[in-house]
Amino acid sequence: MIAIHFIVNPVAGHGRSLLTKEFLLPYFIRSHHHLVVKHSEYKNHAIVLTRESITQKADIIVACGGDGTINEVASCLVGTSIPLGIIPMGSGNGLASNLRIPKNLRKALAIIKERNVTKIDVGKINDRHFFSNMGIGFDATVIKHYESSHKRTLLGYVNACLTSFRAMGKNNGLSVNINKIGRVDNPFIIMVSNSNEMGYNLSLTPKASLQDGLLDVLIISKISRLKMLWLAVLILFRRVYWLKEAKSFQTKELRLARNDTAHFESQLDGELHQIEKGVLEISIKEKSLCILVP
Ligand SMILES: Nc1ncnc2c1ncn2[C@@H]1O[C@H](COP(=O)(O)OP(=O)(O)OP(=O)(O)O)[C@@H](O)[C@H]1O
Repeated sequence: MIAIHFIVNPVAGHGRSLLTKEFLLPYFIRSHHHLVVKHSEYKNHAIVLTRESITQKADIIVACGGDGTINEVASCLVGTSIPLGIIPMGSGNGLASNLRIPKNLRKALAIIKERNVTKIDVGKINDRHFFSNMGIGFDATVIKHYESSHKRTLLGYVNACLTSFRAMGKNNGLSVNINKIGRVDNPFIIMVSNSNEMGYNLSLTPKASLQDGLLDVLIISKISRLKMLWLAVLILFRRVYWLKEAKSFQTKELRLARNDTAHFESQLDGELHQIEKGVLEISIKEKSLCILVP
């Protein structure tokens, strides 16, 4: 008997993801599969539910939601042999898109039943994990507006970009020391990616790979509003590196330290996080998450 635990975020992807056990049962074989379905009730609840499923000896734990839900579930599975399954039910679905896991429920469930496991790299930032990307600067500001708009749709994302664009002053007050690079004042964005997908098919780091043991870093120094518009065009065509102010490289670790006493505000897999420190120690844990893929 294979115990498959589904951790469902009922509000992901504007609330389309109300999967129940009754709904899922016909897709499985009763004599082979034992299904447990749990629904998260608040932010970070999926972490509690996943830890519980680990102690309940789940053979597979499936995150049903978007990148935020995957982050919560997968963070508990790093370094274990329990494979993560994904049912993409979020708005952006960046990681699922990179892994070619379809949004079609029947096809996504077929991948779980096939049990084809691969291992992917995991990004670490201080004591947290990220699977797709993390960033500070403009993208964290976008996520802040996106979350506060309560419209987790592509239109909501575009609106959040426009609001952030209008709010972006000439000086964002951020001065960061980056190992290997030195001091960067008022960066427009610093993004560290494990995956080449941010969601909605957009990418700032199109060459990133989940299995190369490296993090792809993009640093864009201060740019004018006109350049921001040009950047938006380049993002659509996945040609960010054409921007003169964009510096990109690959690394196994990165250290960002603020030159003041403030905390970092960062986005991690599309969710806003206040990092309680002025230092970000970022690294990669190679092939440390088992995941079910087509
Ligand atoms: N019952 C709940 N009520 C409110 N928030 C919840 C609940 N369950 C989970 N959450 C939170 O919802 C947030 C969004 O989840 P998720 O990222 O999976 O969906 P999404 O934003 O629609 O998808 P994507 O990140 O792919 O765009 C997460 O921060 C998660 O912790």
